[in-house]
Amino acid sequence: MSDFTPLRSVLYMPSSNERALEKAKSIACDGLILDLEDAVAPDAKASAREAAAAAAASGEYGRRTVTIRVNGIGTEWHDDDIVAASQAGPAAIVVPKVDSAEAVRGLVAAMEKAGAPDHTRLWAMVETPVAILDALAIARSSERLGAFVIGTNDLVKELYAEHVPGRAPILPSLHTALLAGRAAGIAVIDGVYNDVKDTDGFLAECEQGRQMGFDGKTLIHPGQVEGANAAFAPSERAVADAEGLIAAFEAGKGAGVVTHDGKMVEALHVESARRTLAIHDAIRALGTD
Ligand SMILES: CC(C)(COP(=O)(O)OP(=O)(O)OC[C@H]1O[C@@H](n2cnc3c(N)ncnc32)[C@H](O)[C@@H]1OP(=O)(O)O)[C@@H](O)C(=O)NCCC(=O)NCCSC(=O)C[C@H](O)C(=O)O
Ligand SMILES: [Mg+2]
Repeated sequence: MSDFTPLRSVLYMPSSNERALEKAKSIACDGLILDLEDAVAPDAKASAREAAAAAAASGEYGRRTVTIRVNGIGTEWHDDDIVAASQAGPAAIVVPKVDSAEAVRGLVAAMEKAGAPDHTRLWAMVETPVAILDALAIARSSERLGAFVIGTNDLVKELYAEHVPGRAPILPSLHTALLAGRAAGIAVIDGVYNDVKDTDGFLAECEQGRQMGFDGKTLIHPGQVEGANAAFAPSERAVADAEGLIAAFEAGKGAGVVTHDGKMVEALHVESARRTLAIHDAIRALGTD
């Protein structure tokens, strides 16, 4: 777990918004998605592309994982976006509406042709019914694929579903994407919460996302960062429990099973506890810039 990169809070921002790009340098999010797609109007696409590439190449975002979301495959902006983003060398290029393993391989080839450095990963947005149904093949399609990013707005739209508290209409899709991502060993980042003023609803959705197993949540407003950072970090209690559990197992001196706090502990629980501590250490190492 030593190379674990926290992705608790991944903030979208329109790359056409200079003020937001500047402000992001001091927002305590783990990651940024400099958006060229939905949040940018057609007549601002070219200037937003330049601004995103300059921001990603600037090195001014400190420890934050900086990514660029390009316009979708087949749009008039996509090819130029891929070239500019590849040359800027962000941590990842986020591609919306990726629907197949073949699409991933085509994207990776285009990134490499444009000179993307090795550290630039591809993050595939999973936000259509066909992507959910093909999630495992997509997740396993390339070594360059670093994450699934769930697009819950597009998913709800495509399913003719509704946004409701608890997200029952899209839970099967979320679980399928998580299963595929975990099977392939990539990160899986939850979708956005649209109502920036509804703190209780947002925190409930963060809690649900963490319980389901997501690495973190995509966000649309700086006011959502603190809640996501807290929700996707191991709590003090979880850290103490993990330490106690490991100590109890080690005190068992080779017994396959012991108890801690009245609960059964086996080697697999120790593995989970070690993961919790590694995440905790990685978050602590970030500092608070
Ligand atoms: C949602 C917003 C349009 C709200 O904007 P606004 O009313 O301006 O918010 P505030 O006045 O509260 O802003 C306060 C200050 O914070 C800055 N700000 C706001 N949002 C961001 C941001 N995302 N990143 C950085 N900084 C931000 C404002 O500039 C204010 O700063 P200051 O003036 O100095 O005080 C707006 O938040 C917004 O545009 N959010 C991002 C929208 C976006 O990127 N949407 C696309 C991604 S979501 C999506 O498509 C997911 C997926 O594809 C799916 O299908 O689900
Ligand atoms: Mg979308």
